[in-house]
Amino acid sequence: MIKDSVFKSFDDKTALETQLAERIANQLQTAIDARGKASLVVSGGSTPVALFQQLSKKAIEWSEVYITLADERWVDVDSDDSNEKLVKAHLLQNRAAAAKFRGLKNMFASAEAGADMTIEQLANFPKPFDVVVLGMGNDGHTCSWFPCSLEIEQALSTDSLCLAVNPGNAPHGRITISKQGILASRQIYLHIVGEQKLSVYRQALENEDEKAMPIRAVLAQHSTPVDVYWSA
Ligand SMILES: O=C1O[C@H](COP(=O)(O)O)[C@@H](O)[C@H](O)[C@H]1O
Repeated sequence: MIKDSVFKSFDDKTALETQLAERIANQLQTAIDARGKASLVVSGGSTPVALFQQLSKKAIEWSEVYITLADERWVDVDSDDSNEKLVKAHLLQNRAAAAKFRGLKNMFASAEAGADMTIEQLANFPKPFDVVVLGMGNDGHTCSWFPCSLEIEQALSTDSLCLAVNPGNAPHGRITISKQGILASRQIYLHIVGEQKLSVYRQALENEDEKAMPIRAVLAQHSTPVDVYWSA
């Protein structure tokens, strides 16, 4: 049984987003006050859009915040499937437009070819990451740790910060931060919405096979605090 993560439940998603945006902003500013800069790792997908919009308006020293992605599809950064495009449209706006953003996609033709450069491009990020916001798919993946991919074991065991992943049942090659990279953080949030994701989350608590339910790699560890924010 997993007992360490905190589970916060909200009746509506706007209330969740308001509270989570406030907490993230406070943690980023606290990191800046303590160390002069802060780092934020965010996920793509549909769930975090309104959270990004709220966060972008917070009055913190955004020019000292380094932002990157937990994972990315290896598509052009102006593609509608690009997580970078999503972050630029919804987070790097308002006050947060002053943040230092570095995406995971680069000019190489594939994630396999570009992974080393992505790792180099993140070398100057403040680490441990101050705040990581994860999403979760209905198959139990987080980041791009897809249970259906040949690389799932590597994603959960490599010492490298990033690796290429090819999901069998989702479009596009991906690049993702590894389990070790994500756990090297001061605070992780899992942001999930809806009954189906609640059910997947509960399955992950019960299913001890991390490769079958990769979000468990985050939930069943004791080194990094994880707060789960769920709303109906
Ligand atoms: O493919 C992805 O999916 C997950 C979950 O997305 P959502 O649309 O269900 O919120 C996301 O966390 C991940 O970053 C993204 O690449």
